[in-house]
Amino acid sequence: MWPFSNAYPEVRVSDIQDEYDYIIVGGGTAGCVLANRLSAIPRTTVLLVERGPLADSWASRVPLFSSDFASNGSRTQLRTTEHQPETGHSYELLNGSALGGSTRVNQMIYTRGLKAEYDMWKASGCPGWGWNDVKASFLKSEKCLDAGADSDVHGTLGVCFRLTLCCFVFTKVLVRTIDACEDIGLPKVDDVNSPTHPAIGCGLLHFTRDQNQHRHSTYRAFLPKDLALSRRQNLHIVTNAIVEKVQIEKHSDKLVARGIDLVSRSGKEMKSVAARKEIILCAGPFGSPHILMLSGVGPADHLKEHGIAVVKDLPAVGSNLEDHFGVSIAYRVPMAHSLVALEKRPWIFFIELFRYLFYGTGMLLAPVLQLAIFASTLLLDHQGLPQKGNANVLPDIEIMPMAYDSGNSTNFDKSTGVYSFLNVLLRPKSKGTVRLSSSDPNAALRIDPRYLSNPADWAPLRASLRLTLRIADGMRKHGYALDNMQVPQGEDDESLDNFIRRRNRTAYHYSSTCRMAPKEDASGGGGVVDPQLKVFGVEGLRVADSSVFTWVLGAHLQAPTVCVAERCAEMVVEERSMKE
Ligand SMILES: Cc1cc2nc3c(=O)[nH]c(=O)nc-3n(C[C@H](O)[C@H](O)[C@H](O)COP(=O)(O)OP(=O)(O)OC[C@H]3O[C@@H](n4cnc5c(N)ncnc54)[C@H](O)[C@@H]3O)c2cc1C
Repeated sequence: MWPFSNAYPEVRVSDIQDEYDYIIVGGGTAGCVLANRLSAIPRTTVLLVERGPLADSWASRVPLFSSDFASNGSRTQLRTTEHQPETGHSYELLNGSALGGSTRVNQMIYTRGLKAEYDMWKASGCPGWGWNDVKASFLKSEKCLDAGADSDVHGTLGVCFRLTLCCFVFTKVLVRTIDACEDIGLPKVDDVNSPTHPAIGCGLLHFTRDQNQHRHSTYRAFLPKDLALSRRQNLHIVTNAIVEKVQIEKHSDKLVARGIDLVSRSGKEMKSVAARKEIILCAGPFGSPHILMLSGVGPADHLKEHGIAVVKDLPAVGSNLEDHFGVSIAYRVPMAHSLVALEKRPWIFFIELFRYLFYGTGMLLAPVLQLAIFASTLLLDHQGLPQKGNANVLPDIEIMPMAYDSGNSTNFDKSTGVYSFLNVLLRPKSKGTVRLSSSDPNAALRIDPRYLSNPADWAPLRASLRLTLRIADGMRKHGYALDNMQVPQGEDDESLDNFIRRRNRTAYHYSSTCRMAPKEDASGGGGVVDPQLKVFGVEGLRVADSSVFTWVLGAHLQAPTVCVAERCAEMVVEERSMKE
């Protein structure tokens, strides 16, 4: 007990050893999982390097305080893209920069994606990534806290990721939303994570919160203090240190990743560290391609433009950036039905603080999004109403009803409560790029998502907006008063397109910048990693994070990212046992 308890065992740059078996770059969502799994291998040393701090305060565990829009920015990094031609403005792309990465600031929603989506990855040339291959990896890391959870669907014994179904906050408006969905043929689904659930419908979401209703980031789940202390001899965790490049050596006709160069965030300490076995990049969808390019692995012309010696020409590094793009329709609702109340009525904040502290309920659980509506726009008529059709068709939109304005600004009129529907494109055809602006590792990246650049992305968004308007009609029919706040002027294509250009944002689901695909895959200029997550042409180097998704899944990405890390750990262990 304080003051006698041990602090979290962080290692300073000056104390890093010269050599480890495995070096994990980026202690984010995936990095924490891998550090846990690899350091469990007997007689194995692991170095985990994270750019951000530990930052483990009480507030960082309270779901609402730590969520993106309420965080003070110390744990998140803002990145502004170039102006997007289709919308005329730039975007702030947030991500977490602390041990646990984006799971320290995200909305904690846990969705795995559909069985069919993994089977499609596999069919595209990625053996080992079909649903039957990945299912066990999902279950392994889950400990579902819900009473009576189906153990065939959810892991209930896993020691790591705590999972719980949301408990309703703002009940009235959510129940009316579900009623309206059911009326028009979007059934309520009991568990959107069950592989047998209908792909189309609406359902409550699971969240990664622990039994104390604290945010359960991958840092808390996979590298809690007790575990980090018990493995301090063989697992060295370094925070506030930036990996600048991977040293890759040429041996006759082979390229081999030998080690990394890192520098402390203060810039005062530098270190080169060697890897006896492997280096695994887990620096996320921006960090991993950044490090590869600085190391001479990437599109040759682009590297030469910045004076970087080309070690391996891999055009797909930093290409194929995909993201879930969203358009928000907003309504005015009573103040008590919205999170706006916390900002405008200070006494409500204190009541909610009390509820959270003593009962573990209420608005501090961050009930921004509790319900998801999945639909296929192929099955919507011209008014946006669902029609009966092929039951196997996959949803291409997710409508996210939120107790806040999900538009592109926090600076909206807060004189009443706000309830909005973020219409998110789950299978975007537009692809962007992550490129260097300079060979200086500290220089900002040029991130260009090219939102809506593919004309095929407009029709599903228009259909989704029409569906949202029908859901709102239905809620009114059920007696729930929704006053228009930000709605399209009309339902013709032109009015909807104007609205799409004006009220849009990212859903923060960036992926595929180091995609796993066959090397010569025609679409997207080939892959960066093979199905074993190994970088093509460079031995001893893997990437395991959300950047390797073959394409962005129609899901929230933290659970699939944890699954990628679990699979990577399994592959490393398996390969090692074959060699020994
Ligand atoms: C605001 C927000 C809300 C979200 N909400 C949800 C949600 O509710 N549910 C959901 O499923 N998904 C959500 N997501 C998406 C999801 O959290 C991410 O897709 C996922 O966590 C990404 O994991 P990752 O391991 O790829 O990257 P990250 O978790 O971002 O980890 C990358 C880590 O690498 C570190 N790093 C980068 N470069 C370097 C370097 N050079 N040297 C050392 N370290 C480095 C970073 O600091 C970071 O900690 C959200 C994302 C955001 C940003």
